[in-house]
Amino acid sequence: MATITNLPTAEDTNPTGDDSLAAALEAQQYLDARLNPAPTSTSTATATKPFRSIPIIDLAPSFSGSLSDRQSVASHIHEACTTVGFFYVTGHGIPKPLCNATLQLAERFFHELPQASKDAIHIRNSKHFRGYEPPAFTSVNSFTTKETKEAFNWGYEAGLDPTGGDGGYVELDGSTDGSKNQWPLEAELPGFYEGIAEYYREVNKPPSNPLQFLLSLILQVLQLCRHLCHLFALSLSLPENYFDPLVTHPGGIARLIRYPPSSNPKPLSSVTEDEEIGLGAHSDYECFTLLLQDSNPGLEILSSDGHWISAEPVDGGIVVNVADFLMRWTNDKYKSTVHRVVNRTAKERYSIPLFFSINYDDKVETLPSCVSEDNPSKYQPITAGRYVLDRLNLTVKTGKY
Ligand SMILES: O=C(O)CCC(=O)C(=O)O
Ligand SMILES: [Fe+2]
Repeated sequence: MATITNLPTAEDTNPTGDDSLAAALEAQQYLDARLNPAPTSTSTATATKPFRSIPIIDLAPSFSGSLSDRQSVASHIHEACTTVGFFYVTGHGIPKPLCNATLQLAERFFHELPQASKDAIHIRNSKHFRGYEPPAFTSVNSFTTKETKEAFNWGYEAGLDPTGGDGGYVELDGSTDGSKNQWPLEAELPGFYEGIAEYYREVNKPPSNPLQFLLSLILQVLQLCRHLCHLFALSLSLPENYFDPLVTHPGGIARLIRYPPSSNPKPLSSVTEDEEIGLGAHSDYECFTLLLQDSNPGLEILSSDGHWISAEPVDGGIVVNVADFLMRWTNDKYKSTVHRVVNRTAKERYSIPLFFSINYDDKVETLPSCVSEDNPSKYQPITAGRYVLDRLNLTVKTGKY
């Protein structure tokens, strides 16, 4: 049972006027319905065809000047989002050595930074869930299980955005005085911040091999997210630039996560529920998530017939999953699929999700093309940041900071 006390009320915390807290609680109900489907239920939560594998989509043709090439990739995305809600992308333009170097930063953060320095940047110092969170401090599933993961979280910074942003960044709670990340001290973890920055924006380094530089497409993570927004728009038969005005100072929390080795390694099939859960079952909150994972499996996604499917690491692949905003925009056509992490191996596991949101001050409202007289909108409009904050508040025992 939930042990959350002191839940925020809409009046005391929400200046946006919409009922994002009700929407956040609705998401908890969606999760419960997915985890405990009624035997005769015909709701959209259970009506999808079961799946056993996760599609791999090569993004390379989506960088073509030809609209039909881009549309062809978008149609694969449409198929994946209406069936599984997860896919891997290859040919995405982020160089593999950069992905590996970013994953190594996660290992460095957890191994090299002294505990006292981690505690100095504890997320309890932050109103926006930025900084270090120790194991079992948060729970995505109402503290029904103790989560073994530990994490370091940060949010959007204009300085990390290759476009520089539009100067209008608005925080989760609507405040406009800048993003308040808590970074480790440079002296204690030299090169850490610059390493993260490389994942976000090009660094003025001469390419080691100029010919290769000219021949290959090189993207960083935020540019890839904006590119995916074009493809999601095309996949929904919207103008390609439909989401552009909504991602000029986008919300985007990213985190380094460490899952400790299992004390009793065993395969997926023989493990009972809620044993050594790294990260409890949940859906993600924003538009979509991009996930780097190391070579250790652990991510599991829930098929509509109750089977957990392992999202095994794919060489050079980045996991993409639909999150709640896309489900709300599309009136449930795209699935915000429930997933969890269980490290069933004797090795540590590291992952780096980036939860890509639209500008936190913009609203998510069901797309007109996804409603009809027979299929009215299931969702009220919500302000992006407020919804994410309300969902985050539900992950701490106090209900809020
Ligand atoms: O660590 C992973 O593989 C997934 C993490 C995740 O689902 C999340 O942080 O929301
Ligand atoms: Fe997730």
